[in-house]
Amino acid sequence: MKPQHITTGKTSLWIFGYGSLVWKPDFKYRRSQVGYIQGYKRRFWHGDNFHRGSDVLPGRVVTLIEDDDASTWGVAFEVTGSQVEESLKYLNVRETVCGGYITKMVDFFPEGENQPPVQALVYIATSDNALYLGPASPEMIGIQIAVCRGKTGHNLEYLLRLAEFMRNSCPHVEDHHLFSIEKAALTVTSYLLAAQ
Ligand SMILES: N[C@@H](CCC(=O)N[C@@H](CS)C(=O)NCC(=O)O)C(=O)O
Repeated sequence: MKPQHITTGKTSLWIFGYGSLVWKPDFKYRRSQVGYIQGYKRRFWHGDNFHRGSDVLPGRVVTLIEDDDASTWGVAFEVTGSQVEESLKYLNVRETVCGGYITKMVDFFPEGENQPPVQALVYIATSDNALYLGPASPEMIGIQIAVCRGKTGHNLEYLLRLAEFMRNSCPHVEDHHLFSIEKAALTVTSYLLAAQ
């Protein structure tokens, strides 16, 4: 992927995470806030041949698919001062160069009563991306995640940590897509371990 150089010249910026960023931002930030964005659903439809997979066995990671009736919960991180350029430089490599994600500005709604939305940067992998894998059944996605690993670790860790975040921080959200894939991946993993 061609590096995407983003210079905002801003003194503060919100960055919305909905996948690995919710449990591993790995950049310095001033504060974080659980909340959601509207008009998108989170789907394990993006391939990953670097962090959680390889060219031979690409893993599956999440991206956002436009859907006017949907919302996606995650965490927004506020970066200020020098943290803005530092975080963007880091994420450009992690998300865009290694992951194929592009950036977009969206409204982020912090959880809680009457919280006004703030503009936030989000990384999205669109369907015209070379790594895009598209829809598959929870069982097929679960099998793929159960057997893939990449330079950053196992694809199963990526899935389980996201499911853990949603259970702990967004217990009111029923994410059928995420939890059905988690169930399938854990079932496959138990069979693989039993077969050893
Ligand atoms: N952009 C989403 C997804 C980010 C994501 O999962 N990106 C992958 C790149 S393919 C990543 O950073 N992986 C690091 C890891 O798996 O630990 C987010 O905001 O969390």
